[in-house]
Amino acid sequence: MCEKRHVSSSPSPLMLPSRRDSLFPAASVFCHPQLLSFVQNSPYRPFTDSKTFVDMQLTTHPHEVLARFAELPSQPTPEQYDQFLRWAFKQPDTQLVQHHTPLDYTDSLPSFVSQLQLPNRYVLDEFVMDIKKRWRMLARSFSHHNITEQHSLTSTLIPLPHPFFIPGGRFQECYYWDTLWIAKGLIVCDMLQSAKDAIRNLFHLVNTLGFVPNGNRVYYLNRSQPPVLTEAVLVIFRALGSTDERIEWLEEALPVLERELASFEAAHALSRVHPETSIAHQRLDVYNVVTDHARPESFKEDTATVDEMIARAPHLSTDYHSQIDLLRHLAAGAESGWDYSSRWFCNSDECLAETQATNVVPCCLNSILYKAESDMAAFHMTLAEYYKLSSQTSSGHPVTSDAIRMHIDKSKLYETRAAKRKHAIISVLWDSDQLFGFDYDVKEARNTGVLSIAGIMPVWAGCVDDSWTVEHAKQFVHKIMNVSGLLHDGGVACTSTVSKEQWDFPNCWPPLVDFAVETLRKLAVRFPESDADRAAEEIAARFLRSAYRGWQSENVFHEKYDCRYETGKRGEGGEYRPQTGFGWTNGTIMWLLKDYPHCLS
Ligand SMILES: OC[C@H]1O[C@H](O[C@H]2O[C@H](CO)[C@@H](O)[C@H](O)[C@H]2O)[C@H](O)[C@@H](O)[C@@H]1O
Repeated sequence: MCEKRHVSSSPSPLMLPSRRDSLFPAASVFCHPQLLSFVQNSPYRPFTDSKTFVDMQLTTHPHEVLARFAELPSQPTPEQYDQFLRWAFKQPDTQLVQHHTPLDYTDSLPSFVSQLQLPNRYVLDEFVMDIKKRWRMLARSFSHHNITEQHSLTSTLIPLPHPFFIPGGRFQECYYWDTLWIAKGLIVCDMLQSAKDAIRNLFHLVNTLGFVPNGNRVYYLNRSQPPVLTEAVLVIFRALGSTDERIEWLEEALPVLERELASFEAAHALSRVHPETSIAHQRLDVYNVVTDHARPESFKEDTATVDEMIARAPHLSTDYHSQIDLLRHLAAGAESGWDYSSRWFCNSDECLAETQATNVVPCCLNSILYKAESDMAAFHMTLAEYYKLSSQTSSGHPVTSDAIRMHIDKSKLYETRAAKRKHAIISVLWDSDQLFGFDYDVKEARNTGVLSIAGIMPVWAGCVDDSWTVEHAKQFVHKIMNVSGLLHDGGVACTSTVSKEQWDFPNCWPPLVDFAVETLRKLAVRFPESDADRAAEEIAARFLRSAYRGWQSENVFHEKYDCRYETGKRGEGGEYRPQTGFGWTNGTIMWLLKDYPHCLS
């Protein structure tokens, strides 16, 4: 399957394999397609989960491992296979990344709870305290005196300068978009310093690599994840107490955000990825990964998906172009964070082998980017206004009038970019009759028709509702609550499509619950008579009660839930076993409880 053959590349990969391997030499083994195929597609199948292998460590220099691998027969005996694995690989070194107790962690109740007057408050106290304690289980730090050259030669982990939080379960590294909800939860637990540091790790990745990878593993270096760094900066900005602290934060963050948005755009702009499409002139982005290989952490799974494509269409068995195309779409689906979903299947069968993620213009991605561009315009203007008044930076350095002008110009530039994207979202992704957003299939030149909670995100971003009246707002609320089929006893489903994938019905994902609640809360501020406030509370309450009951009965938090039950039943589906922990679940629960504490009393 997938013999190497030249396939023309899409523009600007986030990182070329050659650069990856020179920065992190262990990648030359753990991302080596033939070696991965040898290990993962072997009849001896030692790893139930493909990710287990790529999270191991080398026992010796990558060159030696590759040299020994080159000497092995392609059909080794079980002994040869076993010997090679034992000689070259070992369990990850526990000295490199250690459990960590965050310095701002205390055993006291978060302040928002201690101020509450509620009947049965002990219920809330116990729940909240248990979640807060779990940050200690999810916090990790690199032991810096152990980060030697040896580690980049043997481990797939990318070192981070600050303590970080893992999602949990099989996810023992930091993830890009998970970090937003983890930071929100930390803020509510009065752990703002930890939240800032978690986000500073993402800054570090931008400063050293040029972008935020999917996670801090070398095998994630060819892709990013939903670009929520600007949103994360905004969340911290709002949590900071004084103007000076806020300005200092923006001064630190803005150059990083500029760089991240520019590199994201270079690799994902529709005009570059699909210059031939009739909507290429629109300011829109797609998830896009330049790769010729299966994902190392899901090698077996991607290989099986290509085999399934061939089984369904045997003439593709020698069509390496189509095989590589599918691998790229699968990687792009992983980049979307919605790995996987009928959103990426376009109108074909509900089957992973039909994934066309890069051919779909996502409603959520473009809403996130619109909001990032608008927030960047506001951030630059905030700095310009501050400098006009104070004539100095937060640390007392004089600011010239040229510097102030530069911030005003940048603010205008981002405003213009946001306005163009807004126009594109309204014309391509927004259905004004249905008052709902849809993804767009560039090949079929029409919307995909897949109804998902991502369809509300243009309203979350504030780019389609300028001219709304209260009637529009009411209709939108009615659509979500009564018509979409997305709201169930345990919260909102990600899509209304039933498939074998985890980002489909009936799964309810914590970050999407937060997006839904925040969208409705924003609408309620503009249209208090629209019932949006009550709807936001209803969605939050259903999710919170379900997660609470799940915790009561199993003492765990799941990565995702089954929206059909109010009992905290875990969600299923997808390519790995359901996981517990779980960073963004804990973060979302805390964030929502701050506004809806009475839901559990
Ligand atoms: O190993 C398979 C995939 O696992 C990750 O995706 C899922 O977990 C992430 C961490 O919680 C989450 O950010 C993502 O939305 C989930 O679908 C990983 O991000 C994928 O890239 C990876 O292929």
